[in-house]
Amino acid sequence: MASSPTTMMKMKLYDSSPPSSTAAARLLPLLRRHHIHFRSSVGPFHNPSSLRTIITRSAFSSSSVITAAMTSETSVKVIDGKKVAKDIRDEIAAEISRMKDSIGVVPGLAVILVGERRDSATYVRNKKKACEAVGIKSYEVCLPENSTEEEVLKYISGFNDDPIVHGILVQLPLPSHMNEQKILNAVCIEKDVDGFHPLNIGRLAMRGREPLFVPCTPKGCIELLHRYNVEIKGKRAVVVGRSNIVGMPAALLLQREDATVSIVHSRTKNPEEITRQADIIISAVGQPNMVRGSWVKPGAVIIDVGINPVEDTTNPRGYRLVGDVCYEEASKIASAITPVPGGVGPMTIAMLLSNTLLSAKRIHNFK
Ligand SMILES: Nc1nc(=O)c2c([nH]1)NC[C@@H]1CN(c3ccc(C(=O)N[C@@H](CCC(=O)O)C(=O)O)cc3)C=[N+]21
Repeated sequence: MASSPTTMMKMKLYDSSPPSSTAAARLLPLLRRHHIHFRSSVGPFHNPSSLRTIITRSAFSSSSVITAAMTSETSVKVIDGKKVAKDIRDEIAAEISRMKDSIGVVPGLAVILVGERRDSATYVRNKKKACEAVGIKSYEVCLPENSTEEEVLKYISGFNDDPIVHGILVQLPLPSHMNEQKILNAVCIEKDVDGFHPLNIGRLAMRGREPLFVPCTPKGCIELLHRYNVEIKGKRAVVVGRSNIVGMPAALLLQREDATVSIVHSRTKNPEEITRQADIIISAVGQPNMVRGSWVKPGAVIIDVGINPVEDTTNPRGYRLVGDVCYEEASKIASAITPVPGGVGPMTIAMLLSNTLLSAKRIHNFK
C-alpha cells in the first residue's frame, strides 16, 4: 500500500505548495485570482462569509485587509478533479511501465456492457480510452439487451479464470430483467475493481478490516479531499444519498477517516438542517440543483457527485451537465467545491485505473 501510486502522489502533493496557485486558480476568472486566501475557519480555505463576519466584528483598520475581504466574497476554491485525475493517471502510467519492465506483466481490465444505452456506451468508451492511455489492456464484451443472465455469468466466469485479466467491471445499470445482485456476486473478489462485492463493502464497514478494493467514486471523493489538504478527522461530514455504489460507501470511508458522519436521504425530514452542520458535504443523489445555498454552512467543502443532464438548447448536445448542488448559490458560501463536469467524474475513472493496477500488483506480488 505504501508504494501505491495514489499514496505516492499524495505525499508529493503534501510536500508542494497548495494547489491554489495552479489548478483551481486557472478556473477562476483572472480578476479574482489575487484574492484567494487560506484561512482556517471551517475548511482549509478562506471562507468568504466568515471572514466578512470577522472583519465587521473586529476593528481592523487596515484598508487592504478590508478590501481583500470584500473582493474575495466569491473566491471559492474550485476543486479541479480533471487536473488531479490527470496527475494520478500519469503516476499510474509510470507504475505500469515499471511493472512491465521488471516482471513483464501488463494489467488487464475486462468490461462487460449489456444493452444499448447511449450513456453507458459513452462511459465504456471513455474507460477504454483511459486504459489505453496508461498502458492497461482492456477487454470489452458488448452483449445485446435481450441477453440472458447465464450469458453474462458465463463471461464473468471466463474472466475470473483468465490470468491476463486483473479487473472485471460490469457496467451498470443492467437491463431490468437481470438480477444485478446475482451478477455482481459472481465477480471474484480479487478482481472486483468496482469494489461492489458485499464482502468488500462489509470489510469497508468494519474497524480493523481492509477491503481489497474501495469503490471508485467514493475513493475519488476522498482522494480529492486529501489532495486539497482538507482535514477530515474530527469534522462533521454529511453524505446526501444512500446508494450502494456511492452514498453508503462514501459515508463509511469518511467514518474510517475519523469524521462524524450523517446520511441524509429521501425520507429525511428537514435535510437542510443537517447539511447546514456539515464541514464537508458529499452529495450523490442524482437530482439537479437539489442542494441549495441555504443548505450550506459558510466555509464548508462540497464534493458534488451528481452528473445530471438538463435540457439546454444553446448547447450543441441539446443538454448540459449539472450537479446535485446549485453551484451558483453554494459557491458563494462554501470554501471549496467541485465543479460538474470536471470534478468527481474524471476521478472515478482514475480510481478504476488505480484499482486495476493495485489488483495486478497484488496478484503478481509486485511491490
Ligand atoms: N460498474 C460501473 N462502474 C462505474 O463506475 C459506473 C457504472 N457502472 N455506471 C455508470 C457510472 C457513471 N460513471 C461515470 C464515470 C465518469 C464520468 C465522467 O468522467 N464525467 C465527466 C463528464 C463527461 C461528459 O461530458 O459527458 C465529468 O464529470 O467531467 C461520469 C460518470 C461511472 N459509473
